[in-house]
Amino acid sequence: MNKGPVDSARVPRFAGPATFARLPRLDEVGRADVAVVGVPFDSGVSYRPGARFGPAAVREASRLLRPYHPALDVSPFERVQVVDAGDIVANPYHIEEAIESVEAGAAALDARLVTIGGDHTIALPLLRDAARRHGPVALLHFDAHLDTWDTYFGAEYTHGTPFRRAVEEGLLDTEALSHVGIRGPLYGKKDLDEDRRLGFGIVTAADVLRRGVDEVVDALRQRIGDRPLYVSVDIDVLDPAHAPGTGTPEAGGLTSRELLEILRGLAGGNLIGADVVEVAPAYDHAEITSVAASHVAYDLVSLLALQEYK
Ligand SMILES: N=C(N)NCCCC(=O)O
Ligand SMILES: [Zn+2]
Ligand SMILES: [Zn+2]
Repeated sequence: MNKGPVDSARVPRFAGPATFARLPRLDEVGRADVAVVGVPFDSGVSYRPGARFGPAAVREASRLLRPYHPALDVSPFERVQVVDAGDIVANPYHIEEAIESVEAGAAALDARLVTIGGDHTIALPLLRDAARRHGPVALLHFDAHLDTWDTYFGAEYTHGTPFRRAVEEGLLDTEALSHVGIRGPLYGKKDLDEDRRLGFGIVTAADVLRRGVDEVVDALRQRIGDRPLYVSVDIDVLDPAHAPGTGTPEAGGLTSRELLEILRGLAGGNLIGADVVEVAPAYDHAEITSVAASHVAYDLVSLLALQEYK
């Protein structure tokens, strides 16, 4: 029997410690099929800081999640052992060392991971861990931004550059790379040329509006096939109306409904890990952003729970 969350009929959801979805901690159960882990790190940001407080805010906002997912018809916490594995500690004064710590922290967890950031820098070490376990992975990247830029102020490891580094390091299957939700001004047309050269296909925020969720899901599923898939969700893929609490907001984004529906369209695929990053609670209002991020994480956990575990 898997140990599930604290029963909200016995202990009110606003009481007690805020683990993700009120799940047990890893040290309380000793094993996990799926682990939610935080990475409170934001030293890679180019604009507003504050995503270091993302994991705590998302856990707090996750108190209201319930154990049955009707759209996916799964009770994820019954089907597999899901735990909160706490936070990976990363040096806020040394980005390269922090990246090493995140990779080592992920490697030490014997489970499929849904990681809560933290800024987008952390996707690089998480993809290193994913590729070590599975070989080069397909990537589905939800974001307003490409995050395939080369350097900022000469720095190679930032929240705007993780996916270029990941391609350079051979972590990704370059036949199956997609960005979804891209919008907003770029530095120049060459940003798009270089992104394409790395192997990415783009579904813009406007494409989601014009083509609709079902057509977008079909196209993504075709590109991904049955490859091992890593999903990286930058919460700024959502419109600032749906996610004000983030560091580099861009107008004209997805609704939380669109994002959740696209994620649900991935059921039956071969998801191997995921992250939800860039929640910066200081700019949030009424937990709008952290509630959205907690639901995204819940859907990712549910997708992982739907898969087979030996
Ligand atoms: N990964 C996020 N959220 N943002 C990247 C923005 C990079 C820039 O300031 O141009
Ligand atoms: Zn972004
Ligand atoms: Zn990003």
